[in-house]
Amino acid sequence: MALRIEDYGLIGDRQTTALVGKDGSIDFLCLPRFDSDPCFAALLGTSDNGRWLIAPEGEIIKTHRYYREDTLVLETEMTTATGTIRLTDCMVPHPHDTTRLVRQVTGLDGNVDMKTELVFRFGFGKIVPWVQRLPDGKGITAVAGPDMVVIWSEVELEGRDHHTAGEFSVAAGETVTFGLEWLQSHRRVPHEFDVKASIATATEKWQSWARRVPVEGRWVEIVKRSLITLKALTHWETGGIVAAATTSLPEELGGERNWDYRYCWLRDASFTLQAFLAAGYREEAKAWRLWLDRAVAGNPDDIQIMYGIAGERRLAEWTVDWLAGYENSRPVRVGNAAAEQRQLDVYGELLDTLYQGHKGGLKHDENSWQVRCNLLGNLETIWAEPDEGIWEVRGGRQQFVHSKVMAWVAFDRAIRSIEEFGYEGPVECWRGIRQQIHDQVCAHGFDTSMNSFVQAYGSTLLDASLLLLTMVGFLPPDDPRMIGTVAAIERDLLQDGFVRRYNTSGGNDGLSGTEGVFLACSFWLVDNYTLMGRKDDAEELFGRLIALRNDLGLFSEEYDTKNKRQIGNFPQAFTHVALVNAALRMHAAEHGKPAPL
Ligand SMILES: OC[C@H]1O[C@H](O[C@H]2O[C@H](CO)[C@@H](O)[C@H](O)[C@H]2O)[C@H](O)[C@@H](O)[C@@H]1O
Repeated sequence: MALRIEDYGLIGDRQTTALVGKDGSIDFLCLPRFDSDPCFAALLGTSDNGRWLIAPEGEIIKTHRYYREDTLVLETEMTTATGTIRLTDCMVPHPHDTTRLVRQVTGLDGNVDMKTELVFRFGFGKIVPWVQRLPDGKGITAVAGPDMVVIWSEVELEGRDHHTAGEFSVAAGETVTFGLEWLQSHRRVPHEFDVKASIATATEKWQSWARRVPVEGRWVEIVKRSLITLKALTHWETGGIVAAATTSLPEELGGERNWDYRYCWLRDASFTLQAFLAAGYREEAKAWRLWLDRAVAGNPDDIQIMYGIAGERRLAEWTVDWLAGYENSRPVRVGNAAAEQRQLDVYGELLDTLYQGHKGGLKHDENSWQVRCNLLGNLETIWAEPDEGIWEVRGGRQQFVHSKVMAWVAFDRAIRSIEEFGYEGPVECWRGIRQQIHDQVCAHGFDTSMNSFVQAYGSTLLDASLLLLTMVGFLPPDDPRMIGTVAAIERDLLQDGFVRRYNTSGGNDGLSGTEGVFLACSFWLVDNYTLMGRKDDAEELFGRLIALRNDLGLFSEEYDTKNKRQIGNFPQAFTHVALVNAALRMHAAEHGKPAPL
């Protein structure tokens, strides 16, 4: 059985990622890209669906893990009755057309008997590959269909009943290394690469990026870890940003709310960019702007809310029926039907991010402005229609308040771009629409008896996305309607002190079961407290939230307050973005500086 979600650590090369368990098992690894089929899928089934274990033979009495400072190089120290070893895991950024993962065992104390077990199952835990020993006996190749994985091992490996295993022992001061390389199966088996040099390269590359972080303040280490995690989810070659490293980690243990997040949502990517910009990083924004121009090219009516990593449009959803699912949470989904949805908010998130990018120093780009004008031309014709909204409900379209507000944001940022940066466009027309949307939302999206904005026009349900209204400047934080909305959310959407997205028992999301508290929304409440001058409340909630991170500083999407564990895809960009923004906003408020962005 897979471990608790928080017991995994992330490694990656910015083409793909792997999840390494506290027990030394890599239980999820997609090759060669974030959204490829995994060759290790034990996370979503059993160890027979593929994994790579390196662990002591005897009982582990203590485990301590950490990232090498300012890197994504994971160190796991395991102590047994006979000694302590350190397992170093990382992936090596940027070798062309290949993916490399390295594992090194170092003896720290005593002498520890160790074992390794490799179970390759390509095609999402199903296909048993053809495994052969390398001619020099120093490793193996595993081949199935288009994929080849080569393992170089200082330990002798042998085939045993559809898996590969080896035993060894490590004394203090000794090291034993393993290297994995993926390549296309028609290619020649490559030469062995240097594992130790690879670890040094990965360390150096991550440090040189992370040490440029210009952020400061009390939460700098926490913010840095989140930024490194976001960077790991950013594809180095295309600039695309995936929402999370996994598919189908459940929003309810044993439930059906399991989705594939290994794609680029315009919303999530925009939020991620805002965090990078707020923290002072610009090159990611530049790369993503180019990604966006390519992805949305064509008829503006055909814009999708999400794309594949390189801008692919077809993300058809299917279920992997041979996988049992994480703790029996079925189905395991690949692809995402949300790609077909209408979500009006993405126009606002895009226009806002590009406006903030310009303010933050990104140079004028005529093509990018033309793309924005085309998108607004489309939004003019559809903003008044219902949509599936930020939460991608599957129970039918509604007149969501948040969606309308974000349509307002789209026109507002375009108008400001003309006013502040000298772009050209139909500004009078856009001013008229901006006012029309504002009036409509205030008239139909606010319930006077509840003294609160509501989820959708005419509804009496609440929604945590309403917390974004002040953050995007729709109304000031001291507006009585916003104070009333925050009070209503505190009253109705708090569960054990954290924020739920909406009330799932309202039954209009088209799904059965329920879900955990939504971590990003909880950080948005911190933001609202900060904006409203409720400094103590902000710090108190922020403190409780960061206590939910795992020992490596990683967050999934949601938290199950009853079982006290992380749930949902992991690690998730949305949550880490919200953490970064909340910390930077609190820091700015504390020092009397304007809020970042
Ligand atoms: O809740 C139902 C929907 O859940 C997923 O969407 C959520 O994740 C997205 C990626 O982080 C985020 O952009 C969205 O706001 C969230 O609601 C899932 O991807 C959808 O298919 C599903 O309908």
